[in-house]
Amino acid sequence: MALQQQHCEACRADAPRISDEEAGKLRGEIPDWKQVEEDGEEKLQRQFKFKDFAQALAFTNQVGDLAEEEGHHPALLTEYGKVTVTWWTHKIGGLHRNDFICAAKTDALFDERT
Ligand SMILES: C[C@H](O)[C@H](O)[C@H]1CNC2=NC(N)=NC(=O)C2=N1
Repeated sequence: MALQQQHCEACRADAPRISDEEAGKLRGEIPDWKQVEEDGEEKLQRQFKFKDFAQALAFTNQVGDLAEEEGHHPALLTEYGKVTVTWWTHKIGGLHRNDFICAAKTDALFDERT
């Protein structure tokens, strides 16, 4: 089943970080995202472009709603015409399958806009 249709699982502190092999496979489904390391933690990051701040803020709130639904939350940087979304799993200090699911769902929100 495509990542976009999947849902986040409750993530436990002892959950394993995703393997490099699995991450490599899943990154193929979210080609617009880059994997970055910040404070020693692997994260997924993408910048979305908009025509103005109001559109950027509306998308920010949609991603916020997604996060609340999934119980999994990103870092969101909202600027004029841009939103930078960063997903990682705080509990395990790195990437979990949940982060790839949420990145794919974030793409779906962006693609669904009129
Ligand atoms: C209690 C609550 O469910 C947990 O703190 C959740 C909330 N959202 C979360 N979001 C992310 N990205 N990582 C977490 O470890 C996390 N934990």
